[in-house]
Amino acid sequence: MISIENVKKIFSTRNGKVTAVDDINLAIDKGEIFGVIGYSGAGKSTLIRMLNGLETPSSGSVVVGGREISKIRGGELRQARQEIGMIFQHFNLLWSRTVRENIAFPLEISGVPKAERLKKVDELIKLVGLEGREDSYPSQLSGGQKQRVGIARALANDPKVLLCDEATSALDPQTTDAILDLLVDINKRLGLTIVLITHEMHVIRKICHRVAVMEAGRVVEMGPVLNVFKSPEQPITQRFVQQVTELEESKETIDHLLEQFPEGKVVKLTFIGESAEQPIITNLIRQFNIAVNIVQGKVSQTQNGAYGSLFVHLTGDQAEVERAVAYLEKQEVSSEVISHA
Ligand SMILES: Nc1ncnc2c1ncn2[C@@H]1O[C@H](COP(=O)(O)OP(=O)(O)OP(=O)(O)O)[C@@H](O)[C@H]1O
Repeated sequence: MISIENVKKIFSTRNGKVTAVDDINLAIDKGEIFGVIGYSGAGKSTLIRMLNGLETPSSGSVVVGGREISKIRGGELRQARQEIGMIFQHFNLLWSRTVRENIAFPLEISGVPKAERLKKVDELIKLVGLEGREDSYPSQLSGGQKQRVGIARALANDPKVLLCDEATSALDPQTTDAILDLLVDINKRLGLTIVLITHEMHVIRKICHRVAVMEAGRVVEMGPVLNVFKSPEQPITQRFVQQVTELEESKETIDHLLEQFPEGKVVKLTFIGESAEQPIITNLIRQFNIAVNIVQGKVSQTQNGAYGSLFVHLTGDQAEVERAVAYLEKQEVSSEVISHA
């Protein structure tokens, strides 16, 4: 659906040249939710803006839905843009227009007759869950509702691709989750390809199928989200992954666990993908004459499966505990005894 080949973007500024995007190659499939993560200044906005022709690459090519966006201009570009919707961090709504009028705006621009426009707007209002707020003005809406208007407006011309520029960065965590659920729903229902940029790994974890990590204009790591969580290679990726996996695993916490549970063994189990669905704890309790106590843990879902870790405390006859540990080591989870040799 999207192909980015050898793309560079160099800005000339008063202080010299700035390479915002530095030789990027990406292929994004139809129906995929593709995330680009990076810190401020990494080049994410410049990259996403090249996908709908808001910026032109200094070199390389950008093809979306068979059209070379980087080469077309004027009417052809306007037509191509109808197939590429975009939502923004600060919503970019028209403040003097109601919800209904905001959503109708792109339809007016593309000359859709009034009756058809009204019908389409009603469908979109239902799709994004804004029934009852049709006649409100943006200033009367919560942040989440404003973004729902942004999404409905972006979908008005039935685009094939939706670009999301930090679309949840201005929202609280709960509203963020609701908007992300809406994006997944739209992706599934309409088969829409979604490209999003963010600096929050939580967003990537929750909805993306694949992720590219950007640093200084380059993609330094890329892959299915679960694989990147499982084995982040670059230091920057490891930092992003820690944003969401960090289970108070500092030395102090582990020392505290050891102090708290001087008997038996504390084992850390790491679950990735299908292993997270195995009934390991049940088997442990059924097969061994030991007590199993879950001390702490966190298992999260991604679009490609679950991952997470669990600390369990095993007590009982020493030989039986040893047998249970040996059993755990044979399972498809990684297990690590963290206490009492
Ligand atoms: N129009 C412009 N003129 C000059 N330099 C620019 C322009 N747009 C972006 N840059 C520079 O390009 C680099 C990448 O910026 P970009 O906005 O793409 O990064 P980003 O990862 O999206 O960060 P942020 O989240 O802060 O927007 C930065 O050094 C920025 O200053």
